[in-house]
Amino acid sequence: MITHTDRRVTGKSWSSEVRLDGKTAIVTGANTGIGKETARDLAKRGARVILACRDMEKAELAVREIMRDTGVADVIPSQLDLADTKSICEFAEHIYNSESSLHFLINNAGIAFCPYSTTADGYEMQFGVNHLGHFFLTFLLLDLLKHSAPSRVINLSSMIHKMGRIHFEDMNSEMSYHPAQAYAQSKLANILFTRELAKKLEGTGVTVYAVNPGMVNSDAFRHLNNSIQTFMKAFSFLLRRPAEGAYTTLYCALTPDLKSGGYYSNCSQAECSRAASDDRTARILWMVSCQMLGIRWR
Ligand SMILES: NC(=O)c1ccc[n+]([C@@H]2O[C@H](COP(=O)([O-])OP(=O)(O)OC[C@H]3O[C@@H](n4cnc5c(N)ncnc54)[C@H](O)[C@@H]3O)[C@@H](O)[C@H]2O)c1
Repeated sequence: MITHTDRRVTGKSWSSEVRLDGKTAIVTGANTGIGKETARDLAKRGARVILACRDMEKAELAVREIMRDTGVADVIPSQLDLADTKSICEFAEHIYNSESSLHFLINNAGIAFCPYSTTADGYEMQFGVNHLGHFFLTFLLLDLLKHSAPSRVINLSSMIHKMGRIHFEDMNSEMSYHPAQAYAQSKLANILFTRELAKKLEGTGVTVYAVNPGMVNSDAFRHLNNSIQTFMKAFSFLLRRPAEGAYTTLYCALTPDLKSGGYYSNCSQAECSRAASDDRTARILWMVSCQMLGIRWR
């Protein structure tokens, strides 16, 4: 049995004896932070875990660390740059060629608060990686997820989504850009995507969850200015460790009969903002995302 106790933040603990022998999981951005801890836990439970990472050297280091720690051999590094649709296509093709099933797609990778830049396809970086990259990856892997049902898609969001608005009039932030607003927009998009995808997948056996991991001491804040970083270091004892940050993701992966389409925080269903519960915005975002990527997904 693996017990997780989040004494520092909520005092809550939960445990799960679920074994994942014979199951396959993909965790994006799994070379560090919350993703690495999620991958480690899934591997301990016997899953075959694919670490989908931008930097293969870092992915291989993480794989070696997890194999040393867990004693399991079925942990695989694979190249994926979510800021490049060509790389996403190549990754998906590689998965279809090498895997016969996929039970968990954990859309964990993220970039936060960075200065303005664009992806290889010209999308604003935070929206492009955090939302569009994962949207496209899920689109490409959906047949395999359906074929492997019951299966789950988990999208890492954040409580910062509450500050977010989808700027349909300026999807690439060309008219104005603020790093925190762009991050909040991308994390709001993660919840709206979860909502709409869950509806479209009703009855298929593929369920979908959005997760707020809490405030976690990871590399996520590296683009913040020096004084905010110094402040955060001084108060880092208040932040969750990455392993604690993985609890709600694991809760959504392992809890039987969990309601699809919801937003989860502190290992339970939580309330998201009004903007994140707006079905019309979710539908429009879906159409706009398809248009931007040049795909048909109904
Ligand atoms: N740390 C927090 O307090 C916090 C709070 C709320 C939500 N989150 C979310 O949790 C998730 C994990 O964050 P973390 O705290 O572990 O951060 P982290 O920076 O430690 O890890 C992020 C991972 O994403 C990867 N990544 C970034 N751009 C990528 C790209 N173009 N292609 C592929 N991979 C890419 C990074 O290489 C890294 O492995 C993110 O989605 C983040 O938005 C984090």
